[in-house]
Amino acid sequence: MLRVDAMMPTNGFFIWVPLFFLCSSLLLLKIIRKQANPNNKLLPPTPPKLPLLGHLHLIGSLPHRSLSQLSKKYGPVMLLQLGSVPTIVISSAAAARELFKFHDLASCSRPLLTGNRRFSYNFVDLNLSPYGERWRELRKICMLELFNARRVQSFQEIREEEVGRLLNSISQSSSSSAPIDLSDKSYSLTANITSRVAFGSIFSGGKLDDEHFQHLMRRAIAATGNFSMTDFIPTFGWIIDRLNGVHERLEKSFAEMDAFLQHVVDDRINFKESSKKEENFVDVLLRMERESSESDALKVTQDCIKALIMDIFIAGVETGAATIVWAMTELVRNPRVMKKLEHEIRSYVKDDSVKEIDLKNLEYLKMVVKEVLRLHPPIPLLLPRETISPFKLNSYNMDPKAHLHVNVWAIGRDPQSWTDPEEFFPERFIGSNIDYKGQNFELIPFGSGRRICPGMNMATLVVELALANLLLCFDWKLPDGMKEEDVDMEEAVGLGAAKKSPLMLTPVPLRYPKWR
Ligand code: HEM
Repeated sequence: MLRVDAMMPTNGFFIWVPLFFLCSSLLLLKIIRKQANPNNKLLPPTPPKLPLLGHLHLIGSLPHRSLSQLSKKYGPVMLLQLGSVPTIVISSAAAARELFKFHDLASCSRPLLTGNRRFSYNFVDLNLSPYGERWRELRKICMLELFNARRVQSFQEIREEEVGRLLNSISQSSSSSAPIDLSDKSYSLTANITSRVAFGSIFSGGKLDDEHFQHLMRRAIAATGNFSMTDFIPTFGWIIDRLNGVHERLEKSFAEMDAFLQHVVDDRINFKESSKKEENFVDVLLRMERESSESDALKVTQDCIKALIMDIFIAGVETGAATIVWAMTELVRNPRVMKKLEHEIRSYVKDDSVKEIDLKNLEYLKMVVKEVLRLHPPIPLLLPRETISPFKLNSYNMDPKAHLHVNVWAIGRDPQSWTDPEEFFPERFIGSNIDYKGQNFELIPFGSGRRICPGMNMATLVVELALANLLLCFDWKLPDGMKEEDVDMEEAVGLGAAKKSPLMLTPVPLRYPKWR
């Protein structure tokens, strides 16, 4: 007969069986962890996260500011999980230096984001395309044909003429002694220069007016800057994008922009060869289209041309205008700097306007522009990168396919790199070699490495020329009753960090030259 107690486990059973399960579970956990994190990788510090959203809820409307706050707690190399996407954020000059000097190749691709796919015509452009043979070829050709020093130089007349038109229009408005919208004027200046450089005329022969064009561009920039949930929560993010209108706005804005760009390209194709003076960007691209063959590593198509024009507008118009506006904003808030800069320009330039050739002698102006780009980089997180292969940064392991942001806004205000970082003090650059050309990692508003902005020289020429002339030809006053400390410094939500409210200033004309 079986005894009941024989069916009962012994005391040893109660000890050994749970111990066995505990040990096997721990082992299993270790194996799973090891598979998810082979070699027991050391990952960067990361804040606590929510299921599904990860850290998406921590990103505010001005991501460079919320990420800067987070990096104060979690360090200069931080890992966030944005929905399903691992995202690395770099926030110090030292970490940026290590990234760009030693791991540029491993981290220089671009993520395939929904908005970017549309506006880059399925990634056939330069700005947004992933790294690879095609991007390398395109960048090489663009550097040779579009961004080289000789070609940038060849647009000098356009820049000087357009600055002249700006001065004229300010001069006309100044007769009423009412404040003018300098944000709007700056935007028109960079848009006009870019359109003349890109396709030879302002808004393609007047078929599209200034205001309409600005709206078109702003909608396109907003649509590409829009956060698409499809990219971060692929399972159902696309439903959210359809419900909240992101998808519809993107498609509508793309359709408008595509129609405009097609018109620009057709216009140039039909243009009489004999009436062309200097080749513009579109002419160069059309020539490249004619010369490239199916077997080339890079086949230039009309989509590619439209994508590149789009790049130049998205990358070049708002950024330059934002820099001019922030510079004038900081100058009116800092009368000491304004006076010193006026003195430099007015005592050097005896002519009725500043020409590009004068710029090399205006040293304080260059310091002011550096200081503006330090405090107000127009693309505060650079353009998003994607890692290609594994590497170690600050001894942390970086995985492929992670998104990567370099917070140049935070780096420009980091007390480890700058004394009194919040102060607008251009003299900090006296006797310093620090420049924004991608080798001094405390100041990288144009990025660094393989993806560094190819329009840097063009952009700084426009900004310096505009500022020098604005200060040579006018005194600038705040609207009646406004004090320096009342000037609004809020940033707009969007792709860049432009000034949110328009800069309203009263110009007092000093010279009445014969601007063209
Ligand atoms: C103040 C003005 C400007 C600023 C601050 C600026 C800044 C930048 C930044 C931060 C990037 C991304 C770099 C990276 O990913 O590491 C970039 C890329 C780019 N910029 Fe600019 N930019 C300016 C003006 C211009 C202008 C005027 C043009 C063209 C005429 C231009 C054309 C481009 C292009 C084509 C790229 C993409 C490069 C690539 O991915 O290979 N930019 N720019």
